[in-house]
Amino acid sequence: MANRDIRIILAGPRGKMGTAARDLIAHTAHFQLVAYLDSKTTDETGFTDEERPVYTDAARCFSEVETDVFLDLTTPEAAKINLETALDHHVRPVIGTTGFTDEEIARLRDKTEEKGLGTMIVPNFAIGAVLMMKFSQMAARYFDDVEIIERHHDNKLDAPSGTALKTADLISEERVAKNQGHPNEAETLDGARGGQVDGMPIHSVRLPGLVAHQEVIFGGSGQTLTIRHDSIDRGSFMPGVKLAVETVMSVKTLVYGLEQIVE
Ligand SMILES: NC(=O)C1=CN([C@@H]2O[C@H](COP(=O)(O)OP(=O)(O)OC[C@H]3O[C@@H](n4cnc5c(N)ncnc54)[C@H](OP(=O)(O)O)[C@@H]3O)[C@@H](O)[C@H]2O)C=CC1
Ligand SMILES: O=C(O)C1=N[C@H](C(=O)O)C[C@H](O)C1
Repeated sequence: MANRDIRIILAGPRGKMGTAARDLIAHTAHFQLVAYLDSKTTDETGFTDEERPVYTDAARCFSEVETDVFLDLTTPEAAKINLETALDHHVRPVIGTTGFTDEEIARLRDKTEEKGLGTMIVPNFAIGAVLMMKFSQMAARYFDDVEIIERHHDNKLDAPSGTALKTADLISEERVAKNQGHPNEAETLDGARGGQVDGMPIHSVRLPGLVAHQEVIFGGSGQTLTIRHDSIDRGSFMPGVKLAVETVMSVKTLVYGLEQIVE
């Protein structure tokens, strides 16, 4: 396999991530883009590529085009359908799209193993974000009190971000579940204390001008520790996309998060 190109079908080619991924694939010698999956026809969007077909039907796309990997950078709703359709057609999915619940991931893990293929679901492809999550998990051994503040551009569909949920999951592996704050604390404005994962609050900020940012703030007696990551350009995600596409070729399980493979 190492001696031939990895063939890729890309979903979401007109999007912000899809545009960056097309550039990555074009500049990676052993990657070959074979087709696109889009939400609308070429007539509706004007998006064309003389060399590759654009499909709007996932099942038809996977039936007609031979491929190794399916790379999804779309919307939570679309990605869930596309991922299952890819597995049903024996194609390895790499999913950058966020918005999957723990229950969905557990079910997809079973389906991946049943099919004997690899699947990568990667809430954040940026190496800095992966390190932020790992460092946060390490800090959680020493601090029980933690809040996550994630900030994104205002076109984002899901809240909280996939990265915030993944960070909370990793922290929960180290931290005993605890309802933080004062026991008699009351919200006079719904949502003021954010959403909760195992009693740990997550706050989502959406503003134009932002790209993708997260702070994990730990508090202890007389001290706080802040671990922060900023993606200021979508180029930050592309080395991780490349790594995920390469890795999915050799795994036979569902890998949830790049921290599983970045040592
Ligand atoms: N894992 C990571 O590191 C990162 C993940 N993301 C995630 O990636 C996803 C895409 O983000 P971004 O590029 O910013 O979003 P955009 O809105 O810029 O792009 C999404 C694209 O997907 C298209 N689309 C919608 N439905 C379908 C469908 N059924 N089939 C094919 N294409 C479809 C949209 O087309 P139209 O709007 O015309 O319907 C649009 O062109 C999001 O879930 C985001 O959270 C983002 C950055 C990093
Ligand atoms: O929608 C985005 O932009 C991003 N989504 C991912 C997430 O939900 O964590 C990754 C990154 O934060 C950018």
